[in-house]
Amino acid sequence: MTVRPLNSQEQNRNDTFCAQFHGGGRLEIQNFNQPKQFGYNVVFEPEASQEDVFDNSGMKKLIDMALNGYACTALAFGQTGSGKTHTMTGPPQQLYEEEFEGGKHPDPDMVGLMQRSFTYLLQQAESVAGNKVIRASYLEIYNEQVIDLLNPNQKRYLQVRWSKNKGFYVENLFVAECESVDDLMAVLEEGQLSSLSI
Ligand SMILES: Nc1ncnc2c1ncn2[C@@H]1O[C@H](COP(=O)(O)OP(=O)(O)OP(=O)(O)O)[C@@H](O)[C@H]1O
Repeated sequence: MTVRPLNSQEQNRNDTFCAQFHGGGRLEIQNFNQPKQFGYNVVFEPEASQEDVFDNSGMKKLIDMALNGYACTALAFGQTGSGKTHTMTGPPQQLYEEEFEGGKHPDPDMVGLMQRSFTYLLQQAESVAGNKVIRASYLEIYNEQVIDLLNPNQKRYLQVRWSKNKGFYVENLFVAECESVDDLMAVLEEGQLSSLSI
């Protein structure tokens, strides 16, 4: 669980912070003066850095497991504006290596779980014996329709199918073979640009 700081709009209308942190994954919410207690594996307080979240969210363990052959998923879930994108990729300018529109430069401290995972994955893959091939796809599911973000000109929605050998898969999904962090970053940037223009 990550709890983001109050944004400027919330500060301007004098919203008060309703969360209290009791350590050990325990969180208390004041719900109209009725305290409600919640328990999580980890709670990241508003001051937590992107590095804290990467180091303590279990992402490294997931990547280690993926390299050992397990299918792994990282999922961000929360209401609109709660910080899913911030956690996964950081603010938008973190995605582009070149100077961002408006003169902002990427801040390496602000990059999110995805970019940090790329670096960790490549480091770990090098230390694991045997040939490893990294392939990346990027799709969006919106209103139960699948869109290929690496091939957005394909006008049709893609079909989800099942086969005995592959299990569930998305038919005709573009797959990019990646050898470096830069290759993975290019996939992320390409997909993000497509999702903004859809
Ligand atoms: N931990 C954080 N620290 C500072 N700012 C944050 C944090 N989390 C989110 N924000 C800011 O809050 C705003 C909303 O966050 P974000 O866009 O990540 O939400 P979201 O859950 O992806 O929303 P949506 O579902 O609408 O796309 C952004 O301006 C983001 O930079």
